[in-house]
Amino acid sequence: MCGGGHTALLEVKDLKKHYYSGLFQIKVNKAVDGVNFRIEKGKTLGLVGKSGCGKSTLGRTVLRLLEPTEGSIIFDGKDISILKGHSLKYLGTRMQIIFQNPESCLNPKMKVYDIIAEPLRLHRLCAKDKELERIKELIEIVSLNEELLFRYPKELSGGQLQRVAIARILSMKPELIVADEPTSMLDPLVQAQILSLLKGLQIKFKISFLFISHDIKVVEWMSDEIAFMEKGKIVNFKIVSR
Ligand SMILES: Nc1ncnc2c1ncn2[C@@H]1O[C@H](COP(=O)(O)OP(=O)(O)OP(=O)(O)O)[C@@H](O)[C@H]1O
Repeated sequence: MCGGGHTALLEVKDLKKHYYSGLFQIKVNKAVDGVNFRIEKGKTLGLVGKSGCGKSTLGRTVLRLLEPTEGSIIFDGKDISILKGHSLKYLGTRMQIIFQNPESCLNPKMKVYDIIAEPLRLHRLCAKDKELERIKELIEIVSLNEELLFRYPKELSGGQLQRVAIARILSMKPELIVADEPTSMLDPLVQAQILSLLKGLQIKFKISFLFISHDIKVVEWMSDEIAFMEKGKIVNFKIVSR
């Protein structure tokens, strides 16, 4: 996948994200320091490396949740590293992130129904009279019972919350998902169920993944190719054979 041939959905070239701190911002932490990779449509690139090597920073910079310091991010043939304002909002539906802790992105004051409906309303993705039908479809795709729609996040288990977070982002029909340690807070059985769900969704909707984890076994199971990261750089790539 990093070699070329097919057109990539995402191509990252010499990407850098440096954090500046201290008096006059002279201290620099080169969290991402010249990274190159590509991900084809419907494929998964796994990203592994020790804590603090820059995985999350890389994932967030690719999605433009963080401002890149240098380099380009080509998504579907377009350099998105320079986009601003409205164009970024549109991009926000095509690229999504799943976090380690779903609670951090689910509003505790909202019922599950509204959590999933919010992006539909915000981006006007569904007519009002079709909303209920679409939400029921989404909750079924993530294998949750419809009765959970009228509960609050605190009434759900960790695995159920992650499924709600997944249903919420699926409402936007993403083409690329950055999954940042999406199952590392879950017990092994639930972890396996969520990973299977993600794989199934990938096949069904041809979604590409940047799958971040410190757990090489999980990454091997999920990925077509693995990138090994150390101190802000990708030091090796490995194709996963099946
Ligand atoms: N908002 C920030 N401001 C300044 N420095 C940051 C910020 N976020 C991360 N860093 C630093 O950037 C480096 C990379 O951190 P990052 O969280 O990207 O690594 P990681 O590989 O995802 O680690 P983990 O597996 O523990 O999440 C670390 O030195 C970290 O302290």
